[in-house]
Amino acid sequence: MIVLKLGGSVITEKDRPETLDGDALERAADAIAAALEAGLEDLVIVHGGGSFGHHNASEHGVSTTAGTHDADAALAIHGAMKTLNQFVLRRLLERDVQAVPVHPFSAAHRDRDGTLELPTGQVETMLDEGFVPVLHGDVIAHAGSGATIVSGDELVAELAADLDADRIGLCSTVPGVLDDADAVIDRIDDFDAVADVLGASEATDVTGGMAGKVRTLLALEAEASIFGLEALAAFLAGENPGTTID
Ligand SMILES: Nc1ncnc2c1ncn2[C@@H]1O[C@H](COP(=O)(O)OP(=O)(O)OP(=O)(O)O)[C@@H](O)[C@H]1O
Ligand SMILES: C=C(C)CCOP(=O)(O)O
Repeated sequence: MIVLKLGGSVITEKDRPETLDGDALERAADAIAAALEAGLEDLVIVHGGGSFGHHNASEHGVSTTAGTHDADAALAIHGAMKTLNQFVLRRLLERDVQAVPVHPFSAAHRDRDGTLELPTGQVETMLDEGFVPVLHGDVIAHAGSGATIVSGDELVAELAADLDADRIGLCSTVPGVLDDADAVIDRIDDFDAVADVLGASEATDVTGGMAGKVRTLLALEAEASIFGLEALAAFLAGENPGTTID
């Protein structure tokens, strides 16, 4: 089973609020449809926010730890993410990918200590029935804090652990994690060894950019790859492009 994240920075123009990168999304959908056509089974897709969600979250002062009790704020963030989710589903459905949505706001929550609780029975059943579940970063209820953001990266980690994923892929706007000379780092197995080169996102981002990604992936059992859109087809075909995190 593969858990694939389509980074918001890939499928949107991250520095222009609520602007899709239609060409990039089409290329990603082409690669996914081709891989399924070629025999790939059991694919779970998660997408990030990019210019949808992060701007709304930032405007309302909401992050993974700072919450809101204002339903209008929560719905502005959730609404933006659902709009992006509709674009992603549409592009996949147009290519006969049996994509169906899972909206974390209605499914997941955080405990008082911030731990993410995400039931996955619906995702498993969707997979068993031949669907391709498509989740997304979202706003979720958080005990004691109202509602906070859950990043696509956190959902990937939770799904991969719960569903015992064989492979994890994060398709981002960079060809991998870059070192201080902008060369792709082949393998990362220790956060401290690369902490100096790991930054936040260049655009508005409330969930931690590359540093957050690497930290989350290092905590997982399965190996994960971070790569660019040009390498998505290769990843889905079984290669390990970009940076491997284990
Ligand atoms: N060492 C690094 N190597 C590569 N990218 C880095 C590094 N440090 C910081 N970054 C930034 O991290 C960004 C990728 O993280 P970001 O969270 O924006 O990706 P994403 O998951 O594709 O998008 P989203 O969070 O919207 O879903 C890159 O675009 C770059 O600006
Ligand atoms: C900001 C929101 C709502 C989603 C964040 O998900 P990410 O882009 O995967 O970090």
